[in-house]
Amino acid sequence: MTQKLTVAVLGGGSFGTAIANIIAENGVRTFLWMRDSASATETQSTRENRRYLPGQRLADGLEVTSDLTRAVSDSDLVFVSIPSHSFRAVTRQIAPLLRKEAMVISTAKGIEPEGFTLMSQVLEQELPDHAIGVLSGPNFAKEIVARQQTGTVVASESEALIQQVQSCLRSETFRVYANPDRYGVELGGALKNIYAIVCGMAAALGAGHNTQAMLLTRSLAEMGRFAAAMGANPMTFLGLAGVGDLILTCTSDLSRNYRVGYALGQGQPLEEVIQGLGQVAEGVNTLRQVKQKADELGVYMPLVSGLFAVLFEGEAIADVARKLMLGEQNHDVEYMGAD
Ligand SMILES: NC(=O)C1=CN([C@@H]2O[C@H](COP(=O)(O)OP(=O)(O)OC[C@H]3O[C@@H](n4cnc5c(N)ncnc54)[C@H](OP(=O)(O)O)[C@@H]3O)[C@@H](O)[C@H]2O)C=CC1
Ligand SMILES: O=C(CO)COP(=O)(O)O
Repeated sequence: MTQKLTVAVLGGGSFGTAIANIIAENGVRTFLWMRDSASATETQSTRENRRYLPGQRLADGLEVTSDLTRAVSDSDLVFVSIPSHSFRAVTRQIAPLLRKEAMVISTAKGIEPEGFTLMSQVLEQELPDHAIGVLSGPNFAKEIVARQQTGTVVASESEALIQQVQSCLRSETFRVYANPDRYGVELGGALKNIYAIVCGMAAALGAGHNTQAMLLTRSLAEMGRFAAAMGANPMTFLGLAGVGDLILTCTSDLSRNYRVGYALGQGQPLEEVIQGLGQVAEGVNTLRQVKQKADELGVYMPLVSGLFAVLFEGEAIADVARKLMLGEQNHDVEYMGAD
């Protein structure tokens, strides 16, 4: 634990709040930035993020503010916990406010459409003089604040960043592993959201354990093939930020992406499901980006193609399920488990 650090977490949604709370509980001076001043004032005074993490008392030392300059100008580490659709805009806002030595870490699990850009690549582009990293793993915010034992991964080329992140986050209930493969760790966190939608949909349709196991394994195989085609290390996908996060989000209705899939499987239209969620489910946009990239690269991704056909081309789930079982026989060689 480090007493001297100052840390800012940007984004007062469920994950930003959970991460900021761990760091503050560790005795580190911590700011949580929310864009909305009424929410920041309410959270600061009630010590509860009523919208995103109701019922959880936040650490006394956590300062919640809507003043971005106050949050970042003294901070050694800045975690950006903003969904991918607004991640670049917030990064641009902080660029002139950061200390020269500040290190910046993304916790977002999404992909920007322009150029298939992952969030730490956005950081690289917008903050070229700063060390950057990624935090990703099987990490439901609700369980983190409930002090369930949790493992995560920090990935960066900067050893100093890895050490600082580990020292401010690690606790009896939060273990932080290091991985030098930033791209692989980040890609795994983004891709698994697609498969959480697939698995939620299958669950709504009554999938049994055999089906769930097959879907999970086929998901991992697809992720590995895509990773290899993108130049990432498929072995990273066998760790917490790959298969770990895949298992978590594909098997639990705490996952927003899984819940989106479940509601779709019950026959609700996509727009209605997204509106009703009230929080971000990155998998829907990630699906668009990955489908396009897989087509460009010629990567065989039947689950991605099938989900895309259901969500955006009006194909019936039953027809897609049939194709998934009968299609493309010459791909039915086991590769990383199955395809
Ligand atoms: N929740 C989880 O368990 C985990 C989430 N993640 C990832 O973390 C990222 C954030 O997710 P999460 O916290 O769950 O999302 P939520 O939907 O819970 O919260 C999103 C937060 O981002 C804020 N926000 C949205 N747009 C802007 C903007 N333009 N400027 C400033 N703030 C903005 C929202 O503010 P407002 O309330 O004012 O709209 C809200 O505080 C996602 O990429 C997600 O995949 C990663 C691991 C676990
Ligand atoms: O990434 C997550 C847990 O690791 C959260 O998943 P959802 O965004 O689907 O809720």
